[in-house]
Amino acid sequence: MTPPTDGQAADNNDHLVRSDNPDHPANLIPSLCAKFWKLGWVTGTGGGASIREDDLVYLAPSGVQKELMKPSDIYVLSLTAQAQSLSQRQRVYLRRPAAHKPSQCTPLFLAAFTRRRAGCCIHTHSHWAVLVTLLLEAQGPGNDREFRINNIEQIKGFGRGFEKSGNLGYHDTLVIPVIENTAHEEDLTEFLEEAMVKYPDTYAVLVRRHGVYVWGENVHKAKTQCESLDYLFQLAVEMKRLNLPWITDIEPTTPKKS
Ligand SMILES: CSC[C@@H](O)[C@@H](O)C(=O)COP(=O)(O)O
Ligand SMILES: [Zn+2]
Repeated sequence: MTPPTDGQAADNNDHLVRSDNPDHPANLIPSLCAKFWKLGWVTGTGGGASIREDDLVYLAPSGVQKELMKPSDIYVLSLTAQAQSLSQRQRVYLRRPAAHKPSQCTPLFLAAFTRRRAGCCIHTHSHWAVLVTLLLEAQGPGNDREFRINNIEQIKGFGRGFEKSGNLGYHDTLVIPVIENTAHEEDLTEFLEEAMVKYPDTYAVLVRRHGVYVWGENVHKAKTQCESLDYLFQLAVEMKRLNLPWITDIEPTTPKKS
């Protein structure tokens, strides 16, 4: 075992990842990633998920088979300790597993937790997400920065936005910003944060030729929004193949009074 560094207890705070509760974040991250692997979201070590419970953030290691992770592989970070740290680039972990590095997605997950008070953030390399960014790219500069779709029932699976109650309606337009990929994952952070400022109500950001980051106020919302989005991305790819538009002009119908 590696010797403890600053902020770590001598026992590496192993109690933070030991629980019989399947909903404990240290159990949930591995079980969610095993499910996501079956959907093709986190294959070949790409993608992942992170959970925040109050001040504590639970993170996966980097470069591991995400579907085979164990609770003992999980990192734990305190947001307060991180905020108080003199160096924002250096992470202060309460627990770090031996023989691993933390996920390269860590600063992006932290952006969702600190800027949107998210409780969970999921990163997928879904083919459908990547294909949507390629279809947008093919539309040329100026038309490639947003994915927009309306008049599809599954849009109702999304919250209205940050600190807003209720979900989008059938006739609302779902807008997901697209940022360009970078050679190093951490360099995506400033572009993801920029997108959060420009689109304050978004729960997701597409990364061109890479995948998507999706968050929610809790695990349930992050997971169902990620599922709804993947459904819509797949539908959009098939619609494009059939030459069907993503945006349509359908007037809301009012039920007839008897
Ligand atoms: C297949 S490598 C993918 C990584 O570069 C990154 O994009 C990713 O999604 C996972 O990074 P990781 O550090 O393994 O959690
Ligand atoms: Zn990735």
